Amino acid sequence: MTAGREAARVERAPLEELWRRYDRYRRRLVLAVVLSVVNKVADVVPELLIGAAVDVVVRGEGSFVAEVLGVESRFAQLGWLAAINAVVWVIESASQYFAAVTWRGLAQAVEHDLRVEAYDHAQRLDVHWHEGRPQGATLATVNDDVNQLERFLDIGAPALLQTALNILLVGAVFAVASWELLLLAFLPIPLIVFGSLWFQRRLEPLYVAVRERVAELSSLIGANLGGITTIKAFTAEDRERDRVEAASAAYREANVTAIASSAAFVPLVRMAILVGFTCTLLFGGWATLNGELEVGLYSVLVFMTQRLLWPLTEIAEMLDLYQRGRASTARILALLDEPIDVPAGTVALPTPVAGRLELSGVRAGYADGPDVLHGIDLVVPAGQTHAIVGPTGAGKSSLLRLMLRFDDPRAGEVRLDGRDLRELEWESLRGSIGYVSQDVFLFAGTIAENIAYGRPGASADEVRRAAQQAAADGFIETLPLGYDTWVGERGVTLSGGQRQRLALARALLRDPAVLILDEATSAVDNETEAAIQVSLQTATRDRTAIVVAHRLSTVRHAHRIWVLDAGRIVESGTHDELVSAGGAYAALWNVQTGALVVSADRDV
Ligand SMILES: Nc1ncnc2c1ncn2[C@@H]1O[C@H](COP(=O)(O)OP(=O)(O)OP(=O)(O)O)[C@@H](O)[C@H]1O
Repeated sequence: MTAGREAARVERAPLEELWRRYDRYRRRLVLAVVLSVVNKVADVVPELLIGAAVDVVVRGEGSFVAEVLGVESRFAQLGWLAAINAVVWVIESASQYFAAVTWRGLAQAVEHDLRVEAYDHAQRLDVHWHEGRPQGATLATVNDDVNQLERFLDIGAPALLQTALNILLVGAVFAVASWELLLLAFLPIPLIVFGSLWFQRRLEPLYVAVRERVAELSSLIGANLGGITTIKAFTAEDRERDRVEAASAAYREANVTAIASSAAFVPLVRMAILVGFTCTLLFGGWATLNGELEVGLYSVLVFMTQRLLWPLTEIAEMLDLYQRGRASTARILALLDEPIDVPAGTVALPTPVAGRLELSGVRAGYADGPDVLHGIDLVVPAGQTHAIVGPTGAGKSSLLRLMLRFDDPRAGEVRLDGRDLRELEWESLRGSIGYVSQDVFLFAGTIAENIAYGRPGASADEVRRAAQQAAADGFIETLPLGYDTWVGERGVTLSGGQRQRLALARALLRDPAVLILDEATSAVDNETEAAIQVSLQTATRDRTAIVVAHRLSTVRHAHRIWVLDAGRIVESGTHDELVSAGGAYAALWNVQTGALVVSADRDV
């Protein structure tokens, strides 16, 4: 089946698709349905028994119970009814318990499995997929949509099933009693169901508006809290308060409009119920007075009309849950169906990986945009340290992304130890690389845990040694809890330079064949940088290192420096060669060492 047809099917019938894909849930679902059926049948029986009891009192020896059980005494008949009632009651209670546990268990299991599956798929999707979609949207699918489906399975599905069973069982009782009454009592049902559907369609856009307003409000508050320092620095608190107030008022208005309409629903349904109830009461009563209907049956029917119609007041809510569950399932399945454009290869590199990197004829760009790298040829022999320098926007980070295979090139090849990266397993490729990105991310946890992230299970000594190599040991020791200091979700308690050093320690602890550093020391002071340089010289002695840096003093000892400008390599060589060549690099060097007055429009 083509991807397009598959997507259309998911869109059309998402719950069926869920049923088709996740057969591991099927047995539990069938069990839950069976338990609900048993429960509903047991639930209806006591009312039939009341009718039978009335029949016993009115007709005595000629009663239905006397006929079936062959017991003459009214007292004994009532005793039998009481005993049957007790047994049914126990069955009803037990089946209710097991049905609830089974439905909830099923809902929880589906929720858990789908959440983990959706998260796992999302994290395996390509970097550019994540970049092209708001993070909030993925979060909403993995979190809210999965919860929504759980709510439908937990509440909506059993309620819909019970209502349907109710109609069937009560219908059967009415059908036995009188066809005329069946028609009269059921008269409001189509009215209520179609009325609910109409109502729901009317409410849908109002609820959409509510959801939009609440999304706007929470994203505004989220963004503001994230940018709290900017708000304070620009004394924009009052302005932001007004913006939040306006967004909150819009949410309130949307809610008020939706509530005004939705609150009218139940009273309207009550009126429809009144019609059915009055018909049974009146026509059933007349038929009984005329001797056409037994008194016992009449009392059963009056009870039954109530039982039949009242649950229908909730039908709009159930349909709403159903529709939300369907829509959420469609979104979850669509996420699970998102194709991975940069799939793992199958080849494992022979170990130890030497670390020779080679780019030939590489062209690359983002999405539908123009090329940002135009035919790059570059070789980094194993064990050497090479630098990539150039003005901002030249394509340095884009080049590193290709080496990590966050993206594939549009043309040409990137090779590690002679193998095209597209052929390699992730473990062979990314497992051989230690990467420090421009934007350091620290996980909520201790410093030791953050350093050990790349090699869980590393010993405390190994963590400390990596920290020493990254010149991080000194500042860590000054913290009150040392390596056990908790760093916030985004490492907020640490300075930029401290975070960079932790990220460097994390990369070094992996002991990778290739070390890729993207502006890894841009946020540290000169003294710390000198300390890191000394450690790095030892740390990179036996491995390949690729260093991107604006500060040229960082890279002057590299075996080779590649100068990139506007997506092209314009020159390469050692620091001394490039300085004496007097080209672009020499110009940058002169600016940075103060040998030349900086030109304002040349950002280095
Ligand atoms: N994720 C992305 N999506 C789309 N375009 C991108 C993306 N990342 C970079 N670009 C574009 O690619 C070009 C090269 O950017 P890149 O980040 O590789 O430059 P750089 O040399 O690393 O710059 P800097 O020194 O400022 O980090 C720029 O024009 C940039 O706008």
